[in-house]
Amino acid sequence: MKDETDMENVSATKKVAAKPVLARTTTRQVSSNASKDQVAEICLKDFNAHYGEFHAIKNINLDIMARQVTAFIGPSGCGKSTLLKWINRMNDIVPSAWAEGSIRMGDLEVLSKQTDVVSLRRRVGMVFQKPNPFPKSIFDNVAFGPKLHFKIGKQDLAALVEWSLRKAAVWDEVKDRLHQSALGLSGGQQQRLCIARAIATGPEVLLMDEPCSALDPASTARVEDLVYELREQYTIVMVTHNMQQASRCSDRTAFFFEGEIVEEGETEQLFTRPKHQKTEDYVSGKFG
Ligand SMILES: Nc1ncnc2c1ncn2[C@@H]1O[C@H](COP(=O)(O)OP(=O)(O)OP(=O)(O)O)[C@@H](O)[C@H]1O
Repeated sequence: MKDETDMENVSATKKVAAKPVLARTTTRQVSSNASKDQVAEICLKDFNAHYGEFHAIKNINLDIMARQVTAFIGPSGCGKSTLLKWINRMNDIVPSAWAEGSIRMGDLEVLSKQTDVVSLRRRVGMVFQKPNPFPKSIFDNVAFGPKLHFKIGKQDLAALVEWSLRKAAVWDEVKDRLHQSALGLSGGQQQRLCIARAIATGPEVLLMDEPCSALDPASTARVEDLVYELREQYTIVMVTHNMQQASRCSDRTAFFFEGEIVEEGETEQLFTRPKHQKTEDYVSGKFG
């Protein structure tokens, strides 16, 4: 993946097409919770989320560090996906969902009514549990976002599609069938295609909701390796039920229980020296 051709494509693509795509539009903020050289990409303050009268997320204060993988772990129904879906306002489509508090990305208040949700979702991409390619060709799946968001010429678009597919470690498997349906790919290939689609618009953040839960062990290992590599360039938040996966691929972990964050910190510390009994019980498999 990191061969010379790839690097050439990256820089060529950045120069011609993706430069405006990859440009950051906000400043990052120095974290108050983590060590001083770490920078927060997203800051949640007194964040609460509800479905009608049900209080699903309670008083979250959390800094999500730039260019790190943060894992959200916790038992079923504790609010991990709900929080993820508020970060790119996916919950806007749920009529009963409402939220209070603040989610800031640099200068942008994600929850503000003035926030342009389409441009927010370009900056905060999402990869779902079940691979969900569009019923279009492999090429068109990746080209869809850039065509929607940017004025981009044919050649630059082709370079960007190739760059994204290489970055998502699926290029070699699809380069000879770019114009065939994405639905003909295996589950693992479809998931890497969905990651390529998400990165093609130059996001700063990738949200991943159990991205490996529908994949076999070999595809899971490939996606995990990919997540680990992508963090050099993207801020990644990943919901997972798999403790080994959280400890393998994340830098930081937040443990949720009944809508609250019990503990958040460096993954190694949280798994080996948790501060709370509840965290210890969960990571050691006593409940879940
Ligand atoms: N659309 C919805 N309408 C009403 N309640 C919802 C909705 N979506 C989720 N909930 C409730 O909010 C709570 C948190 O759900 P959420 O899906 O965020 O949990 P989770 O930790 O991601 O669970 P899992 O690990 O099983 O995916 C649960 O009690 C769930 O039933």
